Amino acid sequence: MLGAGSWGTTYAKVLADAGRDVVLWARRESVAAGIRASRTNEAYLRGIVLPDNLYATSDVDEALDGVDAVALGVPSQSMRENLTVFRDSIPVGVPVISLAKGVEIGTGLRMSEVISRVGHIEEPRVVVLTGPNLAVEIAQNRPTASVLACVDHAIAVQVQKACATGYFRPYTITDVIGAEIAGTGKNVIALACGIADGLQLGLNTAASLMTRGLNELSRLGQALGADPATFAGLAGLGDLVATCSSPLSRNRTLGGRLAVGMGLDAAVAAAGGQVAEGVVSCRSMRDLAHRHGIDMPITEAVFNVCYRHMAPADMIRSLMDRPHTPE
Ligand SMILES: NC(=O)c1ccc[n+]([C@@H]2O[C@H](COP(=O)([O-])OP(=O)(O)OC[C@H]3O[C@@H](n4cnc5c(N)ncnc54)[C@H](O)[C@@H]3O)[C@@H](O)[C@H]2O)c1
Ligand SMILES: O=P(O)(O)OC[C@H](O)CO
Repeated sequence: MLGAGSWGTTYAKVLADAGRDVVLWARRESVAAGIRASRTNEAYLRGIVLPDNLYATSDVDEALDGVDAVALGVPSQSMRENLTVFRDSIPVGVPVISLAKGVEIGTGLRMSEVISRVGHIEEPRVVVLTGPNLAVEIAQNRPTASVLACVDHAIAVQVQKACATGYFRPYTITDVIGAEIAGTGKNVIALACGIADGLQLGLNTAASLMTRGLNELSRLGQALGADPATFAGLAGLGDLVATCSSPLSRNRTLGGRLAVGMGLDAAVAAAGGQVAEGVVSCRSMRDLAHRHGIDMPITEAVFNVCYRHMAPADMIRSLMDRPHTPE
């Protein structure tokens, strides 16, 4: 498991609880040493005791030596630079599981595309892990379902068998495009829901943003070749509901901070070094939508709040004032 943030550490624990011997790579030796010494990752997952069959290191070569599978749990915009370091040590032929939810700024590439191109990993080996997976709840062994998306169904099933536990139930799909567009876009919608919550607008507003948000993500996904059914499943609706509703979501929390007048830089800093991907994804998803001629009003509005100084209340008003259309 490459990346010892909150999700990387949690998924490493899932794999270890499923009976795998796991090596967790941390960028900082202090994090790896802390895990070895205390069996906890105090920087990212305070108080969660990690299993004995999970070993932590900051040495990439040691982490990747002889492994049967690799998982990548670094933020989306750092995936490219990290892969240039990782790629020579990733064993040939093993599945590579992407935990990151994002689309690369500038190139518009989804994470599986970055992994294939920069990591020199054949597409059928790349598996996307997504779904309603708030790390802290899973680390506390609270039950969740999840999704493993891979164009090669047999590889997804291998990974499914390797990581299923009593509290972690992964399903397989072959729609990688839908899984990644849904997983990236829901963080933007969660920012919008956080803004609405910060403005104390209530559940009708939240439900409206979630439903119309899912609609615009699905439109973009279908333009890129995704299966619309993916957006009605765990990777779409499931992840959207969890992230947009939970106070544990970093994206929703950040939206709430914007709503009460905090600037973007201060709100990002208040996340304490943990990534809220929606801040970048509102830009990269908007770019992708423009490139494909898809109207994504909520994504556009969140972008305007983050980068065009639009006031949060004006953001909601701009969505309500749009021309009336059939649903
Ligand atoms: N936390 C969750 O609940 C959750 C659940 C599902 C998916 N995800 C996704 O997983 C990915 C990782 O999320 P996370 O919650 O583990 O993030 P995090 O901020 O908690 O941790 C990120 C990890 O990546 C490492 N890293 C390596 N290179 C980096 C760089 N250049 N810049 C910053 N960090 C770098 C950090 O040291 C850290 O260990 C994100 O794309 C996120 O959207 C998170
Ligand atoms: O804490 P967030 O907002 O990054 O969301 C976490 C996960 O993506 C939920 O599935």
